Amino acid sequence: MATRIFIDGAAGTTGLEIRDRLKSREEFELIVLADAQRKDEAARRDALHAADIAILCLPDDAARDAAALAKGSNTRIIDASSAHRVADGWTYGFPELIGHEAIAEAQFVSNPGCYPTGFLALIAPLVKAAVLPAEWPYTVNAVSGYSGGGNALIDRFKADNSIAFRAYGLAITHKHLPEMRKYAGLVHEPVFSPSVVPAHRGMIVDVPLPLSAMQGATSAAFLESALTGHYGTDGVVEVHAHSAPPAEMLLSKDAEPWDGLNLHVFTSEDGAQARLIAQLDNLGKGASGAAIQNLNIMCGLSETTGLRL
Ligand SMILES: NC(=O)C1=CN([C@@H]2O[C@H](COP(=O)(O)OP(=O)(O)OC[C@H]3O[C@@H](n4cnc5c(N)ncnc54)[C@H](OP(=O)(O)O)[C@@H]3O)[C@@H](O)[C@H]2O)C=CC1
Ligand SMILES: CC(=O)N[C@@H](CCC(=O)OP(=O)(O)O)C(=O)O
Repeated sequence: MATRIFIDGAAGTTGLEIRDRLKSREEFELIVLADAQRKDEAARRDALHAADIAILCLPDDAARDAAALAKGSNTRIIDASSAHRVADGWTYGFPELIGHEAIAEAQFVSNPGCYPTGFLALIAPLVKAAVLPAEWPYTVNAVSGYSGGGNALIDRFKADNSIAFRAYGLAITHKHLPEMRKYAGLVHEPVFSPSVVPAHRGMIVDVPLPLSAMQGATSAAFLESALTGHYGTDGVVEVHAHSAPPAEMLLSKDAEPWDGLNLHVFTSEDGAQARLIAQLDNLGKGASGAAIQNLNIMCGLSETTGLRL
């Protein structure tokens, strides 16, 4: 029998991509609300209770409401929002860091944020292996395509082509900081500089490391081997070392959807400094691809079925 899936928020940026990708999967039967009902509480409650698995592609408050509406059912939930990422009772849906079994058995799975996906993939295994110190105040410089801000930011960038670069998070706060600290096992939240460029999708997350000044950091040579040792030939995450680094890394304005995650290790010749850089699709491994990977794992399917790698 097909697994019944309800995507709450199926008309949004993330929800639409997931719906399009599940439509052709015969393991799944989609419960779809008519447009007039998609914000109707009673209709959503019925759909949440009728589903085997609900995927929440909603703003945080609406995701909390959806989780409350699902109470009393056995429905398993994958939440794409940041409402439950550090909440008790929720499993952080990052299989490469948390382990596949925890997700396979979980009732409530919270998808990682797009920026934290890049940051945590780079830093969490290195801190866990004591290659990098937990006490260091890390910095994260990141750039995202405008689809990262959902329909509102897509509309804004489409309406105003004068924007060349948008720095934000200038109050030195961001909803992704708690999950970055928690799942990297850090003492301090990182200093985070997010930004947006006029590209639809794509993301670069850059973590500079002044290794020679970092008490407790081991040699630059261990960065790549520790990451490779952690991910192996994972299939989704690929580690790239560069003895001769490329001159540049580019985001394309009209990149194809992609569910992979590439990690790059760049070190200075004397080993005193390094930059760890993650490249991903904010709507792929950063959102819909991660939701589908978690859905596959929760259903006992191959985790990469239906992923665009
Ligand atoms: N875009 C991205 O790259 C990523 C997004 N996420 C997260 O995924 C979630 C969805 O984001 P995204 O798809 O970008 O956002 P969008 O704004 O594009 O979509 C959100 C959808 O939710 C609908 N909605 C809002 N309130 C309710 C409600 N009470 N009941 C039912 N539907 C509602 C909206 O409808 P309407 O427009 O009519 O209000 C809209 O269709 C967010 O929490 C976001 O943080 C996570 C990782 C990456
Ligand atoms: C460009 C942009 O605005 N990005 C969003 C993050 C998008 C996202 O990933 O939302 P989650 O928190 O659910 O992961 C932001 O910085 O708030």
